[in-house]
Amino acid sequence: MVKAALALERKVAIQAVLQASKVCQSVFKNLVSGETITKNDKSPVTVADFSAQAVVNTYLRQHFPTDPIVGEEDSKDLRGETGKALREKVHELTNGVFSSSEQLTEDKLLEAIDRGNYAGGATGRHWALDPIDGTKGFLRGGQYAVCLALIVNGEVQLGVMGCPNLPVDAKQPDGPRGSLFIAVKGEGAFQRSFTDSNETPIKFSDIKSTQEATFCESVESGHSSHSDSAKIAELLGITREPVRMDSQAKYCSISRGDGDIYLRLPVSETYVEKIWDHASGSLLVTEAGGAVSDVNGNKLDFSVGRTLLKNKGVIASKATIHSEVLKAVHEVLSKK
Ligand SMILES: Nc1ncnc2c1ncn2[C@@H]1O[C@H](COP(=O)(O)O)[C@@H](OP(=O)(O)O)[C@H]1O
Ligand SMILES: [Mg+2]
Ligand SMILES: [Mg+2]
Ligand SMILES: [Mg+2]
Repeated sequence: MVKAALALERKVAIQAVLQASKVCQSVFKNLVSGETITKNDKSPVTVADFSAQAVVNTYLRQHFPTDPIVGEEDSKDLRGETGKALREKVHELTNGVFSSSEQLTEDKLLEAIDRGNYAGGATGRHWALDPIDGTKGFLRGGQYAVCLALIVNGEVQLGVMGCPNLPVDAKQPDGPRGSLFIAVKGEGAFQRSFTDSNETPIKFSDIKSTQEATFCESVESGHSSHSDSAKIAELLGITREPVRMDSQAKYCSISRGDGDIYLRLPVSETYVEKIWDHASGSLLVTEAGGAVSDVNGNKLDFSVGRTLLKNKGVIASKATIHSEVLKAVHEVLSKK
């Protein structure tokens, strides 16, 4: 039998994402004011973002001590007197996950979070971590995802995403929640629930034309233009209402056939997408029979650092309709 690629990495990533997801779930139940702060770019960050990053980074260090990590958060706001209250809360939450022999001191906690400070790049391997993607979704009780990817020589090789609020079966929206998605390059895309380790292969829906398609897009119109997507829908003959949700749960949804097309249409000239917002999701899509590019049809380039500096926006869809979707995107965006 051929040995599965990255078997240990896959196992550790699943364990890390599941534990971090559980921290997020317990924080949500008990979230009180003062546990959310606003970053310089006005985006929110909560005690759960910091704890989830500390948990994942600690698991990664235990198993792959020399692997660098590109993580969204850093410990700046947890340091000193001003960070004391937040730091103590994050410390308590993080240690709640670990056994008595694994307990972190406050210094080790800050160090664990800051292991996410790697600059990224084109050579060797590194992890990309978004401890909570869709922090706004998390705060509003909507969709969010713990997203972890392994990038080797600039190519995403493994992606694991935990979506605590995503129904295990989209046809039963009130049924059990907590869906975990896993993709290894060349080995397909899989889903399992948080509680049962059996994995089911997933793939895009079998729509034959764009008219049958459903869009999946950000809730935040400041992250992706809703008005441009409506024009693109019209060109493609799409009549179904777009499904809006926060986070990379969008990549997960289309990969299992709940929707068909994820558009991220730039709103600002200056915003540059971050690798942790797309690494795991884009691999899941390609492994499930989809295609991913930026709005100009270029491959997402994960080899240029912490951001997708060479790309603009994201278009993900079933592979068979991708060129048609791109054509409509081009038609709408070129008129602007
Ligand atoms: N102007 C902008 N355009 C596109 N994405 C943006 C943005 N400002 C912030 N984001 C990113 O959008 C992510 C959420 O995406 P979505 O809208 O699909 O839920 C945020 O991730 P975090 O929540 O991890 O900070 C953040 O990185
Ligand atoms: Mg953020
Ligand atoms: Mg994010
Ligand atoms: Mg985040």
